[in-house]
Amino acid sequence: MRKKIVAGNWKMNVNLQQTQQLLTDLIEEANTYPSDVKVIVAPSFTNLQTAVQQLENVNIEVAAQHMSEHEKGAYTGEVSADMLKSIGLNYVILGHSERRQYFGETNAKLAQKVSIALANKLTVIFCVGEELENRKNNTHFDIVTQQISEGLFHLSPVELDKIIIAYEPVWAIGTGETASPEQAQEMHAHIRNVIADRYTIGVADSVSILYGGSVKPSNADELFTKPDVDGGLIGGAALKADDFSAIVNARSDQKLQQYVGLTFTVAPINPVNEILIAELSELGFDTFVETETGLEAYILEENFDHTILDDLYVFENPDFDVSYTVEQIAQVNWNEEWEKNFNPIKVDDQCLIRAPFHPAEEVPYEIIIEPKMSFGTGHHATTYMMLKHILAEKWEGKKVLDMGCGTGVLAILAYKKGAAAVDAIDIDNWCYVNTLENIARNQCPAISVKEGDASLINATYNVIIANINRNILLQDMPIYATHLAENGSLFLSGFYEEDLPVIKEKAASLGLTYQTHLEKDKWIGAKFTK
Ligand SMILES: O=C[C@H](O)COP(=O)(O)O
Repeated sequence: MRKKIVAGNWKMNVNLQQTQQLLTDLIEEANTYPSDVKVIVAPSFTNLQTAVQQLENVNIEVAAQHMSEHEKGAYTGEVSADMLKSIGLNYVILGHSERRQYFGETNAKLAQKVSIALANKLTVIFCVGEELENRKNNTHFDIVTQQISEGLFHLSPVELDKIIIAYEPVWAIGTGETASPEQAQEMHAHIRNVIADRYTIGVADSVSILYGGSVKPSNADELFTKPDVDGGLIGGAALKADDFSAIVNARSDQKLQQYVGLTFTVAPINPVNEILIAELSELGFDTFVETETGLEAYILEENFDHTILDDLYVFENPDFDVSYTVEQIAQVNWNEEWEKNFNPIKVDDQCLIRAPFHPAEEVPYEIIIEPKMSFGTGHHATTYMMLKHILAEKWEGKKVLDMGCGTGVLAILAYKKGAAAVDAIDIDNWCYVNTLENIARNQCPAISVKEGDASLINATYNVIIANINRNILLQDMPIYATHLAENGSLFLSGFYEEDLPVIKEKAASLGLTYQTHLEKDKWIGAKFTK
């Protein structure tokens, strides 16, 4: 998942006492760090455990500067991924140019290290970068392409999500000479294109790419405002707590997007709020906060124009009273916003959906998600009903499709209840990326995720779940019917009770038998069989 990251690589510069002092200085400043910036420091091997202990409960993570490509054995002087993990590390830097240059680390060896790191649940900061000679003879893009493809392209998209890339032009490391923001942006965009060609645009877009090479407080702002620069890997300036903290804080509020906020006053709240959320979601609004008088809804400024609201059903229905005001929103930290507004949800005392920062509870099925702006958290009636349907069914050995997967919670619950294999599809890139992240977080390796529409369906399923909306369901039900196995079940949601007859009629015309439905806040979750 793409994050803003500032990492300090202390290289072979500080002994134990200096490490402790530097950590003490950083801890003093850590409360000024923006909550949406991940901060990492990489001391030497001998000081890692001290750092882990000293930084317990501090918003700074610890990384190792390298590790062995071997699991274990007679490799005197080497340190394994398991050893790093065993002292509480979650990050390792691999492929730093100094390791490549002085210790013979090749792309092939690095590919092995990457796999072993990931197998041990270490997130990798993977360094790439060209030498001056390459830039002079214009082979810098080829060199970086080769480093990325040979070092990383054996990974699955989900595995790639655990990689942070650091672009460090060798000629800029420790030399005082920085790549210009334009040169950094150009290479970062190139790296994203290379990843998009091998995987998808969505995968490429979700990788954090850091710039390294003589970053200092005076140039960090400008470098970090470039759209494909997600932060920095800092060497020399990371050895001074003030400089490093200034670089971390240079990230603050840099790239938060400009939003327009609409405040709706509605009556009656129920069902207008639900209908409004569904209609606004289709128009591109991506964040909602329910209030006592109605709803606050947010949309990227570039997607907003007053006329998009003209045809909303909530304005046409004479039983509804809806008005709204519009305001430009100052830059907002959306991650903090959703964290404030996202509460855990429990379904039938069986399934708990919570964020990582909520306390755990003893329930048969616990799903941990970071929904950010994705639809399908369980708060909406349609997702809630689908969760209830899934809890009531037997899933052992079944092949399942979750169409319009949102955050991926339905796919994850089906998998946790014993489904043999689950495919999840969503047309929205944000949902696709968020589902990838959530399935990794919930350790559901047999779920595969694709970005696109129903035309991607090319297998036969015992169960198809589609929590979308009336029109898309009516359009795609023939495809679902074709790809549903005999005796298979189709669960549909995302439509109102008045739409149930037309959905039933369509299902009957496709040879599907209506079985039952749930109803919540005028929304329906229905089951059909073939
Ligand atoms: O790992 C960090 C880089 O090698 C950058 O080092 P530097 O900031 O001293 O140029």
